[in-house]
Amino acid sequence: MRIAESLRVNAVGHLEIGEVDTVHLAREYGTPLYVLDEEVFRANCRRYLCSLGPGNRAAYAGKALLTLAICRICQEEGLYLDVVSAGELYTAVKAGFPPERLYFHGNNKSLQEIEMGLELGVGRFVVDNFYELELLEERARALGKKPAILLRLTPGIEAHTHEYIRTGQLDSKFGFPLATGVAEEAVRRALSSPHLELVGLHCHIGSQILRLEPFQEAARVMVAFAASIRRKTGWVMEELDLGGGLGIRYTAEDDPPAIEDYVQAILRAVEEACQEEGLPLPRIVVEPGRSIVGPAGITLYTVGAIKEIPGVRTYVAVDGGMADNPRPALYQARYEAVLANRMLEPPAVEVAVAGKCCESGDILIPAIKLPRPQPGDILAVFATGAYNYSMSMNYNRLPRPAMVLVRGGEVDLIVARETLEDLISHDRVPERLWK
Ligand SMILES: Cc1ncc(COP(=O)(O)O)c(C=O)c1O
Ligand SMILES: N[C@@H](CCCC[NH3+])C(=O)O
Repeated sequence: MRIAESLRVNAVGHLEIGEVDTVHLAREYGTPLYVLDEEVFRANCRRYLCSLGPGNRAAYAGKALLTLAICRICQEEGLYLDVVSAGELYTAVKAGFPPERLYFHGNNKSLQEIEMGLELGVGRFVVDNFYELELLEERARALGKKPAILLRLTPGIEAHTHEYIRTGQLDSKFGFPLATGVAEEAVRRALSSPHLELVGLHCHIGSQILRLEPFQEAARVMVAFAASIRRKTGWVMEELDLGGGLGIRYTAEDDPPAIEDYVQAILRAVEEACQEEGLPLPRIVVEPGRSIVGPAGITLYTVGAIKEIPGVRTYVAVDGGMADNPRPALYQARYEAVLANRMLEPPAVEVAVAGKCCESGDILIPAIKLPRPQPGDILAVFATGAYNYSMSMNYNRLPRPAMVLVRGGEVDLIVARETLEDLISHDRVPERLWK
């Protein structure tokens, strides 16, 4: 039985991903365990590249999930990479990712990060504010470099998504606002610098967006702005980076546009707007994170304590929770799950899946129908590839889970499970406290 792109149920009623039995994975690698389907990840990269066509670019947004192995796959697939910190930059470079294919983001890059980017020769600095513009210009001058930059603008688009992951509206910590004339001032400042090369403009309106209109609207607003700048200064936008944000299906109710439809929609919107404005067509860049890696991942947990409160609710606790997936606690994000070892049994009870952190809000799934869970069952939560491992934490001193990559029946460990020793490895005890 096939239940999704890469998920199947095998003859013994176990969930398989990438032709690997998840119950065997749980036994061999322990739980919680992040499992990533390499074929799904690669297929999504290719869908972007094929629909964008030659000349345009897809820069995978590393904040969704970045490890050395992920960088290697992105490079093999011909993607660019969007990084937002020294840590992500370091990961990419350590994986051998070509620095000239990096887009360096961040709304408060430190001096050290700016120097690191300049010294490594990142392909693009995506400059977020005047403070950064000045810092970058000064360091570029001092180091004798002339970095290529994009300016991140906030186009004033209200995307229909959770307010914590909305970024395109005027009231945002990111970018130069278009509405107030600040964006034009930023362009003028960048153009007047002999140490910076202004290549283009960037915007990112938010994440987990399930409709095409906000993206098309953003494209139109950006092109109109570029056209007005051209009329005033003669500068021609060579590159237009429209960020990421395409949503994915977390539950049966989500109905995201296909990658191909999303790309076509923005290409067409840019083309039409450029034609109207008499502007040459820029190179288009997109920065998808979630829509590449989200659907490729699942998380396996082991069921432990079960608490039935008659007439109220049954809590089924698993051996992970908000420490490995903070999204439900942060954004009321919803997920679907199955008992991976009992796939042939029909749902029998409605339960709440609770995590093991000392927080009442540590509920992974508030209500889900499952076969009556037993301690030792393996719970598989779907669509956890994006913003799970990358946002995981050590609250309650829980070690971060391991991650495996599966493909055609093969399994590779790509992130080792943290150990208890890892947890104390950065602690230091002043001599006097041992006495
Ligand atoms: C600048 C920028 N680019 C790309 C992304 C990736 O977004 P998503 O994972 O929704 O595609 C983000 C995160 O929302 C972002 O802030
Ligand atoms: N972390 C968010 C997405 C934010 C993207 C960063 N701009 C999420 O899990 O949905």
